[in-house]
Amino acid sequence: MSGLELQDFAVARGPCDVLRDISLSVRGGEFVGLLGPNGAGKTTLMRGALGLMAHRGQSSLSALAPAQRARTAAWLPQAREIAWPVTVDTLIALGRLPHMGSGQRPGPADQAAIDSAIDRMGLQAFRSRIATQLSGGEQARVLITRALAQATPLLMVDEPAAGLDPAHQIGLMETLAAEARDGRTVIASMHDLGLAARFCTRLVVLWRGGIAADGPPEQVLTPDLLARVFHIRAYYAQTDHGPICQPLGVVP
Ligand SMILES: Nc1ncnc2c1ncn2[C@@H]1O[C@H](COP(=O)(O)OP(=O)(O)OP(=O)(O)O)[C@@H](O)[C@H]1O
Repeated sequence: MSGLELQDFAVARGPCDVLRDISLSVRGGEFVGLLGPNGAGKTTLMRGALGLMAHRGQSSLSALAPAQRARTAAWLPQAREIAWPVTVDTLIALGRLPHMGSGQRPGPADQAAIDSAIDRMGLQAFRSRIATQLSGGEQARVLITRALAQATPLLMVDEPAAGLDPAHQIGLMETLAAEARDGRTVIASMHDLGLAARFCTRLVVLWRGGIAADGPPEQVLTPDLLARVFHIRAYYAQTDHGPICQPLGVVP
């Protein structure tokens, strides 16, 4: 299974449903940008779908046994927490645990996945560094690399570009887009509409507990949706560099 199927999916937080009646089908090869204002339920959708939070309705992922789920989906949480002062290499190798037997050390296939992820994220020079001594953006890149090393058919990342400098944001989006082109499913919650428009193949906008729009960027990021959901007006154009979406101002 490389995609994600949600059917009549709903999640309550406290006394209220944050999400309700969500039906969503995402296939291998898609790079989905999950958009929505603060509090729209992006994290809730991903955590619920993964089975990290109680939900109603069906999620193809949460229905899996935990060991199989860990081999199916890698997850980058919004909070970039590194608890132990281990080396970057050691931390990234933890991404291979779902593929290894108990007490087993990484084999050649695991090492190849680790090396490939480190190359793709440009972390070669950091391999021996203590992860907790890195900057916030560097730690974020290490945790993304751990998720890539997990080499799962589905990658779910919560605001992956947050805290990265412009070059690393673009590099990360190119890496995620390449993962999708290789047939994997990538779902990324995002606030940067410019990056989402340029790199995602599909945008899903959450608003008021449901899906306000779902489709290719040019069909989703309309002036009406941007004003109604995000309370902004933006410049949007198709260019030789791909679509450009630049927020310009706030509308009431
Ligand atoms: N423990 C909780 N108890 C009650 N409500 C909660 C709890 N955690 C989150 N919420 C509420 O659930 C809603 C959805 O939160 P969620 O984190 O999924 O939003 P989000 O779209 O990811 O937002 P952001 O863009 O700010 O990260 C918010 O209104 C939030 O206040």
